[in-house]
Amino acid sequence: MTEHDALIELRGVGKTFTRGKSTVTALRDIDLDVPQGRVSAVIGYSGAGKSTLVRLINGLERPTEGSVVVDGKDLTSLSAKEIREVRSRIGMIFQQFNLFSSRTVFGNIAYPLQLAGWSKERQKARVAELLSFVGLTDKAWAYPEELSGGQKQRIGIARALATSPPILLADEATSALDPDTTQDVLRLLRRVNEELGVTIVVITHEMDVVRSLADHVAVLDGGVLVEHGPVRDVIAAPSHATTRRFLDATLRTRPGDGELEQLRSAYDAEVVTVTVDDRHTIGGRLSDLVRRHDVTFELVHGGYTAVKDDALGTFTVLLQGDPDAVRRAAADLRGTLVDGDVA
Ligand SMILES: Nc1ncnc2c1ncn2[C@@H]1O[C@H](COP(=O)(O)OP(=O)(O)OP(=O)(O)O)[C@@H](O)[C@H]1O
Repeated sequence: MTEHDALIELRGVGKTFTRGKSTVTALRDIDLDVPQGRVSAVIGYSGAGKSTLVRLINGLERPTEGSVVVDGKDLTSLSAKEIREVRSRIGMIFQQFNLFSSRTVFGNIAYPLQLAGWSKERQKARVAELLSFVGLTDKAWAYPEELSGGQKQRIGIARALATSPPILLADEATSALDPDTTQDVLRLLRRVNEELGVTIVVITHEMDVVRSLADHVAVLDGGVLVEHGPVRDVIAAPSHATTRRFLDATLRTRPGDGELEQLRSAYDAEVVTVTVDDRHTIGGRLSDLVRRHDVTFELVHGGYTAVKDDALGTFTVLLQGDPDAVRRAAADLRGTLVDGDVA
């Protein structure tokens, strides 16, 4: 990726909070590019530093070290007024929706337009357009308390997009929603990205959100970016224990360490986990392997997982036979299947 592709760039970013004699390092030496026009996710457990990262990106906090560049502007060198200007180019949505309870849906969505000095006529037309986009035209005169969680988040999205910001920052935007409603909101966010070309940054602790929506993912752990890359690659071959924990908690296509141990001790066999993409079928590959190396196999764990528009299969097989043949077969599996990985 060239520098011009990144709409948000973090370089060597650190953030330390000091109160009296105690200091807490919330983020350490973060390098991160958010590519324009894509969906990037930052995933981490509680305390990993996600909220701090959000506050640095939207200019509410300054980093202790490094630089945060948004839309070509280095926030660390801007005045408060200039930071407000950059912030107006970032729409925000939140876990608790943050709608004004005393305003109608129309009033909520129109609010940023009022602040920006739009005429009443233009406000009306823009709100109508946004309500149609999020599928809630009939709720214009409802108050937030009359809406479901999913409807509130749709209104939150409409309000965040009112002034057409090029960036949308979603901070745990589906964490308060049930699984079906979460999927509805994720589908809407996909349309925001694909139809409106808005660059989206999703902050989450849910791998399913990453899997359904994001193109790129960065994993934060204890304030450190421990892994990042295309979602597909990270899911196919996670390199950090924290990433594997996230994946194991949701996917179940990869045996856990305990299960692997059990398999190894129960069978006198090589245990191999491979990842295949949807253009390949595991069956054909394994039949071919068995023929070529004179080994037998047993499929003991795995399945396919949807990753945005794609699917990844992760399968664990036991290979049995002459030890040399098994070794060669295992090496072959790694060589021929996509992102093959010998467990
Ligand atoms: N203003 C602050 N003053 C002191 N410490 C802070 C401050 N803000 C965050 N921290 C500390 O920085 C670390 C990261 O916190 P942060 O809120 O960014 O994590 P998080 O990943 O968003 O967690 P959660 O998912 O629970 O909100 C924590 O140890 C937290 O206590």
